[in-house]
Order: sequence, then C-alpha cells, then structure tokens
Amino acid sequence: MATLGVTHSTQCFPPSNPMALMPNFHISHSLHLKKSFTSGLLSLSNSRKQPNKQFQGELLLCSVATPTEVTVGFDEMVAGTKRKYYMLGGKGGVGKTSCAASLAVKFANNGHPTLVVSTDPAHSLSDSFAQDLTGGTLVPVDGPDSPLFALEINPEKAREEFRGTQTNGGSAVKDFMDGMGLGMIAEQIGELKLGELLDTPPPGLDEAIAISKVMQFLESQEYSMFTRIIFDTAPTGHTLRLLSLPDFLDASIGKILKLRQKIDQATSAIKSVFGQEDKRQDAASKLEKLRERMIQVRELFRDTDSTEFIIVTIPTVMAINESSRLCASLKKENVPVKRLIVNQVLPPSVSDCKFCAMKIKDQRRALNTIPNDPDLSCLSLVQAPLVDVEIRGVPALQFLGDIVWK
Ligand SMILES: Nc1ncnc2c1ncn2[C@@H]1O[C@H](COP(=O)(O)OP(=O)(O)OP(=O)(O)O)[C@@H](O)[C@H]1O
Repeated sequence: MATLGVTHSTQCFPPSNPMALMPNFHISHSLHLKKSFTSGLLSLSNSRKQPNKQFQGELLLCSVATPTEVTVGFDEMVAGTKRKYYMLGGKGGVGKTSCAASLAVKFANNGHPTLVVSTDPAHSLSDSFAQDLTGGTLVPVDGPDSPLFALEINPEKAREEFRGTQTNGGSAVKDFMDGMGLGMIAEQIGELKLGELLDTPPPGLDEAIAISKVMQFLESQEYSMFTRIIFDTAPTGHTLRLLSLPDFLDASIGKILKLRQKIDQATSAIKSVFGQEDKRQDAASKLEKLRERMIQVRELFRDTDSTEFIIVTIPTVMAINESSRLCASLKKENVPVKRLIVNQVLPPSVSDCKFCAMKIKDQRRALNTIPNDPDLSCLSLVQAPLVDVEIRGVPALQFLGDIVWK
C-alpha cells in the first residue's frame, strides 16, 4: 500500500544559512502503516499521485558547524541492548506525549522491549494509544513487533505512602517533643522546615516518587526484559522543580534524621513511656527510604551513559523561550540533553491561504531564534510537521515516529 510519508533532515545549529529553516517535505512510499491510517495527512492528498514530489519551500539544510558534533540520529538511540532511559519534557500541549508514544512504538518495532511511562498527573497516554492504560499497572500495547507496555502512574497515589509518613512522623515527633517539653528543639526542627516538608510536600515530589516507583519495578526480574524506558513527563515547571528537589530533600531529610537521632539518644531512657517508638522508627525509616529514592532519581537524571532528556517544543517564540530556560536548567543540573524536537511545523503552503502564509512566516521567525539561542543552538534539531489529523493509535504513532525519529 502506498502511503504518505514526510522526510526531513536532522539538524544541528548554527546553520550555514540561517534562512534555511523551513522543512523539506517529501512524499514517500516507504511507510507501511498498519491498519488504516490513510487520511489526508498534511493536506497532501493530491500529492499521493505524485510520489517523490518535493514540496515548495526552502530546504532545511542547517549544516553542522561545531567540530565537536556528535551524531544523534535514531541509529544511536536504538544501538545496543543495555537499558536506556529517555525523558521527554517541555511546555504543556506541545506534543510530548505524541513524541514519547511514537518513540516507544519505534523502539518496539526495532526489536526493543519497551516501556513507556506517563508521570504527568494529567495523563494522555491512553488517548494517544487509543487504548485504556489507566489503573496504575503495566498494560501491553497492541500492534508493535516487540513487546511494548505502557504505564500511567498516578503521582498522587504514589505519594500516599509519603503522606502516611507525614502524618505519622509529624505528629509522632511533635507529640513526643511536646510531652518532653522540648520546645526549643521543636523550634530548631521548625527551622529545618520539617513542618513544611510534612504539611505541604514540595512541588515535584509527586513526580519524583512516581519515577522512583518505576525504577523500583524495573529492579525486579519480572521487568528486566525492558531495554528502553521512556518517560512522558509533566510540563516544564514540574520538571524544573523535580530537578532541584532531590538536593533539597537530601539536605532537609538528612538534617531532620540527624536531629531526631540526637533527640532519641538523649531521651532513650524514658521515651518508651510514650509508646510511640515503633511509629517513630517507621517514620524515620520511611524518610530515609524517601531520601534514598530521591538520590536514585537524581542519579538517573544525570547518568550520561543511560539517560537522555529530550526537549519537545513548537515553533512559537514563547515555547522556544521556555525551552531555552528548560535547557539552561537541565545543563546547570548536569542532565544530558542533546536533542530539540520542534513539533507542529507547518508544511510550506501550496494554496493562497493568507492565514497559512502568515502562520508559516511567524513559525519561521520563531525557528530563526534557535541558532542564536545560547542554550538551544548546540542541540540537534529535529522538526516534525503539523499533520491534519489527530495522532491517535499505533499506526498513527508509527507514522509520526518514522518522521521524527530518524
Ligand atoms: N505533529 C502533530 N500534528 C498534529 N497534531 C499533533 C501533533 N503533535 C501533537 N498533536 C496533537 O496535539 C495535541 C496535544 O499533543 P500531546 O498530548 O502529545 O501534547 P503534550 O505536550 O503531551 O500535552 P500535555 O502537556 O497536555 O500532556 C494532541 O491532540 C495531539 O494529537
């Protein structure tokens, strides 16, 4: 079956020709979409009769400029059977889920048993795969050649465990100290933000716990088959908070535990009177566990051998600016980032639609800011076209994946 495809080049900035930022769309017969994903993609239905016709518009020939350039195509992503983690993040609504799901399908079709996980509280993986993935367990996705499983993890539910720690631990410590007349130490603990930590968990904690839960799953034999793990993360703000969270928690929990230890030692003779020893121990060990998990998440995010953070954006100045800030924060935190996906790029218009012409111009203007951006300019740029149907279901994701992941 001849179906539509769109080819484009993977780019690296700065370009030799900064104007050469419009995508080069080709029609190809190379895609074989399973089932019937044959709608008028890219409004190019007429061109189906003219395979290999190259569309109007400038070639996207942003050449490689830096001598340190690393090839970051799909070949590099797919190579090897050692487990790799890909985190996709960016502004809300830019297409993170569509890109994450399409990457998962592509890995699975290239022989990798793959797990795609959503840690965004507003899940859309189910919608993307057109399959019910709710329930917090691994669900097999029908269609790809190798096993593909998806998991929508409920970050709030994952936090319940920690909520338990907050309630038990908080009241146990407070009651205990009130009873002992240790108001001064209570104040000290207050300064250590114990109350804050226990009453209002810092932003990013939900997602960090969700990620650490997935990592726990993955340690078990049952899940050892997965060689590619993709995280569809929550929008940028959450990611930024998540990145700084482990250090904050590490320091706070560490101080809290140290102080508790001191209190426990000082009052060991009479603390059994309060009958809360078990509860306190439990709270302390949960806090300790939480700290260990946060350290694990921090290490995962910074592991250049196994992890890559991929920024997804759209060609608007606002989204690109936000991506730049995200990129700067990721770099500052030593999170490996090499790729920028610019999604929903309009194909050059063949009609005399004024709105389209204006929109294309506007997108081009936004795209032109990338080569001059100090943080984004060193990333490898991949452009994905805006298609004229919603990307839903495995055949559609396979189609998108073959465009984006080359
Ligand atoms: N290249 C594209 N062409 C056409 N539609 C697209 C494209 N990419 C994404 N979409 C559509 O845009 C909508 C939002 O996409 P998606 O859910 O992947 O974004 P998101 O960044 O994960 O959103 P959120 O931040 O809300 O989780 C969906 O309806 C999706 O089908």
